[in-house]
Amino acid sequence: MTQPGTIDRQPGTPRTVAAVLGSGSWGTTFAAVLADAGCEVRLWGRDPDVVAQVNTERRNDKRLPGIELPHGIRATTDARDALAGAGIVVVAVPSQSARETLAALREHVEPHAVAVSLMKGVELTSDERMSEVVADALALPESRIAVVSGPNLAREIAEHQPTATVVSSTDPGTAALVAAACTTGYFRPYTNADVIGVELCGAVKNVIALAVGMAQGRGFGLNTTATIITRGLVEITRLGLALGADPATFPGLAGMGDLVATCSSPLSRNHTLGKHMGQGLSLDEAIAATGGTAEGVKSCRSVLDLARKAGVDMPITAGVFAVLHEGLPVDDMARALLSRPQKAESVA
Ligand SMILES: NC(=O)C1=CN([C@@H]2O[C@H](COP(=O)(O)OP(=O)(O)OC[C@H]3O[C@@H](n4cnc5c(N)ncnc54)[C@H](O)[C@@H]3O)[C@@H](O)[C@H]2O)C=CC1
Ligand SMILES: O=C(CO)COP(=O)(O)O
Repeated sequence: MTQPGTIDRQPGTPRTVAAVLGSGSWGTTFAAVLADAGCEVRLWGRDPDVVAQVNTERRNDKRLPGIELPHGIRATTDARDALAGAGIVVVAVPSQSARETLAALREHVEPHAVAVSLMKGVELTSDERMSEVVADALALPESRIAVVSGPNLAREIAEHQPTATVVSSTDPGTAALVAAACTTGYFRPYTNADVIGVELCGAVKNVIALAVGMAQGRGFGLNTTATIITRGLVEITRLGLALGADPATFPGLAGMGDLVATCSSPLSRNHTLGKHMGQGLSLDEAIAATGGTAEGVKSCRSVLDLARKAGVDMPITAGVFAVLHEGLPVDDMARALLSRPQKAESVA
């Protein structure tokens, strides 16, 4: 009998073999989605205790306490073992460690494989989006790379709460293949071809969620939250359009959708970390109190770099950077944002 949320396969249909690199909260959850969608899944992680628990108890209590994982996931610390025969290679490590991680695994990736980035960041050393880093590190053409991004808080998906996402690739065949591999009764991927827009939305919404968290931690209410979300979307759109994104992406799942989820949820690490800062913790204290990967802490610097190079104004992102890395008090950030010269409300 099929478990709730899983997809029935036709008898005799060969299973897609997928390797997921990174056994954190999203890597483990996406491995579960792929398994529920009928794939044979290998989950590669660095932590032998996590790997052992996935294999013996079908749980990852470190990142997803209380969640029972489906059958069909085999975890391993051996990258060669994880990647052998895998037609889909999913990358779910922190953005700033992706290049180094992939360089070490590259020789084991099958020549026909498609790579999928789940990461929402921009590399500090190069200002590259993660699909660009994956393409460089694995020496793959962009036609064999997809990204998955949307309002996708891992724990809610691990609980099979109904969720949609975007699978984006410049190659429609690659997007369709990845979407088919991760379609379940609770997870619905849409496809698009705007990799630039989808990735920028995913990276910058983390910075905006930090700003919302700071405001809420300081005690400001929903007017402030809605103001930051709305003007945050303007910043994301401005940067995206300057870098060649499709305007249709920003009001979609990867844009507005993810912004709303991340800025609203206590499950978001970026939102939570921002809240700790707003309550007066230092950056180091806030990182320790949050746990997990809050990509916006580092990516705000590379996003600002991209904006400067493109001649785009991103005042909220600049404020978040100043609070996190230059010691600006949250009240001073609010004052600086509100005292900017008056202007018409538009994206320009
Ligand atoms: N958790 C979520 O709800 C979502 C996360 N994402 C993105 O997915 C990516 C991964 O995030 P999570 O799984 O949530 O992070 P996490 O913090 O739960 O786990 C990160 C994983 O990467 C491993 N790792 C850490 N440093 C490493 C290194 N130097 N080399 C190799 N592996 C390393 C850790 O051992 C851990 O298994 C991030 O870019 C995040 O923005 C995207 C959508 C949802
Ligand atoms: O990207 C996410 C939801 O779509 C998860 O956000 P955090 O990385 O802030 O937890």
